[in-house]
Amino acid sequence: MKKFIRARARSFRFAFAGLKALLFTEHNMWIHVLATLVVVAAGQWRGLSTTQWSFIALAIALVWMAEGFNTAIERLCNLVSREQHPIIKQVKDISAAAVLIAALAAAIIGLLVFFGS
Ligand SMILES: Nc1ncnc2c1ncn2[C@@H]1O[C@H](COP(=O)(O)OP(=O)(O)OP(=O)(O)O)[C@@H](O)[C@H]1O
Repeated sequence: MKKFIRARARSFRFAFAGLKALLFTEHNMWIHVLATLVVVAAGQWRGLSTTQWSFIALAIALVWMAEGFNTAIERLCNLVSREQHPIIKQVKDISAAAVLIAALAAAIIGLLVFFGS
């Protein structure tokens, strides 16, 4: 049991190291952090319901997750090949498209929560 808990604690440490790397080395993340702070402040000010907060939390997590996967894929691509390659271009562009889709969905959720009926 002790070994199990130590192994889980190690996994958490690695995950937090990844989060730190994402926040401190990926400039796009700073935009997401700023957007998150603005939305959370606006949500406090508007007094959102539990359901509305749940949608906002999911929207924020969706964008942060997409940016995390995108960054990981980009870095793996850079490791695989520093040369220009059409497949690397496709992989990076599709990965960036995933972030765009998440950001658009989050924007729609934000509009519905803050300006919907
Ligand atoms: N090795 C590569 N081969 C082909 N196309 C690439 C390669 N690296 C990046 N691209 C493409 O160049 C364009 C600019 O990409 P981006 O701004 O991400 O450049 P980058 O050099 O990967 O930047 P980063 O500093 O974020 O790694 C994108 O369309 C991307 O798909």
